[in-house]
Amino acid sequence: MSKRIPESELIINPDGSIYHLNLKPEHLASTVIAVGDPDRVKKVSQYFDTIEFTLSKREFVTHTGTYKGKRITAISTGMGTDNIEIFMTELDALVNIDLKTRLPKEEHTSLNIIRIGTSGSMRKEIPAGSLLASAYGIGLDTLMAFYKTDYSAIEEKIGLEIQKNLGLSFQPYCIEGSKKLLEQVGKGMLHGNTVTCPGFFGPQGREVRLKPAIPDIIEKLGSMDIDGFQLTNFEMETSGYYAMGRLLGHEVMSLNAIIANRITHEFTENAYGIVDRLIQQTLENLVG
Ligand SMILES: O=P(O)(O)O[C@H]1O[C@H](CO)[C@@H](O)[C@H]1O
Ligand SMILES: O=c1cc[nH]c(=O)[nH]1
Repeated sequence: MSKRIPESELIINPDGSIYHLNLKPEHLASTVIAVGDPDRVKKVSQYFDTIEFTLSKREFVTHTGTYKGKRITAISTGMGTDNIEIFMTELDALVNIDLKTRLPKEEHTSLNIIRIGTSGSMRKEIPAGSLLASAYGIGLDTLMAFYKTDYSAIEEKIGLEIQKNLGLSFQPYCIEGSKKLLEQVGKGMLHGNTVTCPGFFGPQGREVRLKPAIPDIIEKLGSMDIDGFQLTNFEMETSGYYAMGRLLGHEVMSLNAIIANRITHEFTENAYGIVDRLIQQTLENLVG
């Protein structure tokens, strides 16, 4: 028998919606496009044929509608894997927990969740303007110290090698994304392996006024080759998505609009145009 989840653990608002996202199950499509920037939600939904629902709470802005007849929800998450932990848990609860009885449902529903985000390349041959789908996410954050999961032998090896190379006191985690979505929504894009950082500046080797503790992190990560496995780009959410997706049983894919090249020090003047290209290609790949 499943255990009833207490009020303090899964918080439901007085109107029956889930605590942070403010959504009810009927507001959510089974295909979700997740973006970091709340302003980017309307840049996705501008291509919808119809919009049936919009809502905004904190950094979570939601638009649900259809694209060429396919029902899709676009939601913003804000930045960082701590937000992704909340986002994925509440999204999952909307489909896999009966919010009235507070009991897990007998039948599991698996969502397709696709991140559309910006990212910086750590390889010369991946210039700004590239669209990149993440085969694996490597977490330099500590989210997975608080959840238990099984890692494949290659995931375990990559985490250990990165720990050794960077001299970290903890082991980064490495998780594969959805193979199915990599082929479907990552069609026509570069495939890479994405390093998720707990910050934009120091953790990605940027020096403004503070000197990063690992000043050569780009060179160290960019030169790694673990049995042919190479790291390609930096951002701040992918590993959290992949880890929570594996634990909760959802198909998850992170798609990256490369807006900076950290080797050539190039930053695109047209970040919006690159993100727009990624949005349009993703929508087409979803219905194609
Ligand atoms: O463009 P978004 O989706 O926010 O993604 C990237 O941009 C933010 C940093 O500027 C981080 O969230 C990073 O992951
Ligand atoms: O360099 C970059 C660009 C976008 N987002 C990041 O996290 N890093």
